[in-house]
Amino acid sequence: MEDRVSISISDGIADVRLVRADKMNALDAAMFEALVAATARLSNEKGLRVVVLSGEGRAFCAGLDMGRFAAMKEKGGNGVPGGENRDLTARTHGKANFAQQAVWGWRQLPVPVIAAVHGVAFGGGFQLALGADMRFLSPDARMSIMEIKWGLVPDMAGTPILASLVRDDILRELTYTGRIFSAQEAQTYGLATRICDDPRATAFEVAREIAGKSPDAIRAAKRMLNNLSVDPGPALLAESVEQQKLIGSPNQTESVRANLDKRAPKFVDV
Ligand SMILES: CC(C)(COP(=O)([O-])OP(=O)(O)OC[C@H]1O[C@@H](n2cnc3c(N)ncnc32)[C@H](O)[C@@H]1OP(=O)(O)O)[C@@H](O)C(=O)NCCC(=O)NCCSC(=O)C[C@@H](O)C[N+](C)(C)C
Repeated sequence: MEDRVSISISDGIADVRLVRADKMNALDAAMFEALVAATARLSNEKGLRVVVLSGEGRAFCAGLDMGRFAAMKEKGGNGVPGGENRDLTARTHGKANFAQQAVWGWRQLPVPVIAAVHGVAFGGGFQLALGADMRFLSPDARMSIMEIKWGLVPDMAGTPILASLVRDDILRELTYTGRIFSAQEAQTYGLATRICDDPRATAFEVAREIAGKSPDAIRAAKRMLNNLSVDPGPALLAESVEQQKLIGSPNQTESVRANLDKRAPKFVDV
């Protein structure tokens, strides 16, 4: 399987890059596998101090691969509507399912993670950025928790993390509308740690600063800060359960068809 994530480590700083630039780093099966494998590798990396996570090409990550939506439109993997996506959400990985682990894995790393976000961070790509400890955004970055557009809910641990970062009404507005918002808005909402012309360069500056501090104190601080949040287990389970019900349902299928056919959806009442 082609590797979708590159990792190079120097002076205790891991430079982790999504390398599917031609598809704006969209999340296909190989990308999910590579993200989970990357967190597994880094969690055991001796001497690791900080991680910088970014995307090659024009974007951080454009979310779920459109090919998966096209499969949902037809019949999906295993002959079940949306089957391949259902598998992704159903596959367990400790407390998290496999899709969640691709995000939650970064939260669980023993060292801080800085996401350097440029271009778009949409849907699963936005949730991936939420997995980081900090988000440095380029001025032209655009974000959206876009799942509703496809008749879905966020199901990659984005809900509990977003809930810990933004006001409840903002969480709800963004989740219910899937509205695309700017870096400036992200900063107002508490989602952008910084806005900088070169987020990767700034991320590495801050990474070097952190890497210069006592490594055991940094790890202790991360453990301590992670413990501030309530047990995410119930929220992660709720994401999985709700998504399982939606995938392949008539209105979800209609959302996908309408989007791909570029027309307004016609929903049935529930
Ligand atoms: C990102 C974008 C705004 C960029 O527009 P652009 O005009 O600057 O560039 P483009 O020509 O549209 O894209 C450049 C290339 O990037 C590809 N690309 C862009 N987004 C892609 C995507 N999501 N999947 C596959 N390819 C994607 C395009 O097809 C194209 O490839 P091609 O040259 O071979 O045709 C536009 O492509 C776009 O809207 N893409 C779709 C975004 C989208 O809806 N993403 C899904 C979000 S919802 C989501 O992620 C659900 C997920 O959380 C659920 N689950 C956890 C179960 C997995």
